[in-house]
Amino acid sequence: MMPVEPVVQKLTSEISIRNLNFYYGKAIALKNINLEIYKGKVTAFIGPSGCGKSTLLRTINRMYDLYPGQHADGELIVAGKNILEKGVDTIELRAKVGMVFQKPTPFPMSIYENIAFGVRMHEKLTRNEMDDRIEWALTKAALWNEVKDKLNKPGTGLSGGQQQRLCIARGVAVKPQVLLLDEPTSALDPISTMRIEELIHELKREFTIAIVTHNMQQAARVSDYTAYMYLGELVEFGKTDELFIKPQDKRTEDYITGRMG
Ligand SMILES: Nc1ncnc2c1ncn2[C@@H]1O[C@H](COP(=O)(O)OP(=O)(O)OP(=O)(O)O)[C@@H](O)[C@H]1O
Repeated sequence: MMPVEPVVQKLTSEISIRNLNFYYGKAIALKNINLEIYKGKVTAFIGPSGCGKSTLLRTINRMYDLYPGQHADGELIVAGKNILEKGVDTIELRAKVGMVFQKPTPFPMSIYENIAFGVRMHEKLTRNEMDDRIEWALTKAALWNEVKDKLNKPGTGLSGGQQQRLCIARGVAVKPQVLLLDEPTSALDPISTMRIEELIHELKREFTIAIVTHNMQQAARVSDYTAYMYLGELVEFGKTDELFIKPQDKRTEDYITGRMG
């Protein structure tokens, strides 16, 4: 019998973060972060409150640009370009790097329009093409069956879990490369949380995902790689199963064993 070659999976970087610092005015919130976010993988960011998880996620699609006094330096390479540089088209960047927030935030418009709105900003589709895109996005977000007969009803009339899946549908509808999820289940009940976690498993077939979570079990369940942050620093980064079973840094060990945090 021929020996079976082990399958070696080659990791490709979707985002490279190099010497990244972030400031709220004069206060430094991220200190010299260096990290690769791998294509087609789920990367979880964990750490005690205030350690900089959300700040890091908001830096990746330059969400902080909307707030005066906040700035970043270093390199954040997306598709070969340092997106921290001046002159970057942030609308185009946010189509490539979509974001879903902790609290479901549907727009005050119909379910259909919630998704069509963002697509129209980037593409000119015919009505039929748009209908197909809406169905595709809602199917990806595991919501199509529940809403297909009420696409003209307001998005705000859905349950919290459905609203969050609508926000995920809105995010995937523009076909991003990366989806940033900032504590996407912290406002949801356990069943909706489970559905979103299942969805993350499905979505990573097509998208690279970065998720901030307070819930270590969730990080362990959904992610391939985990980054542990503390006081604005990246303390440890590695494969999720290895980091949880055999953390290299005492601070990571203290956090995941509940001695800190
Ligand atoms: N708008 C802001 N202005 C000034 N400082 C801020 C602002 N937002 C966050 N910070 C500070 O930056 C640091 C990192 O905050 P960040 O929200 O990124 O942490 P986090 O790890 O996501 O916390 P949590 O788990 O509580 O959401 C904290 O010290 C916080 O107080």
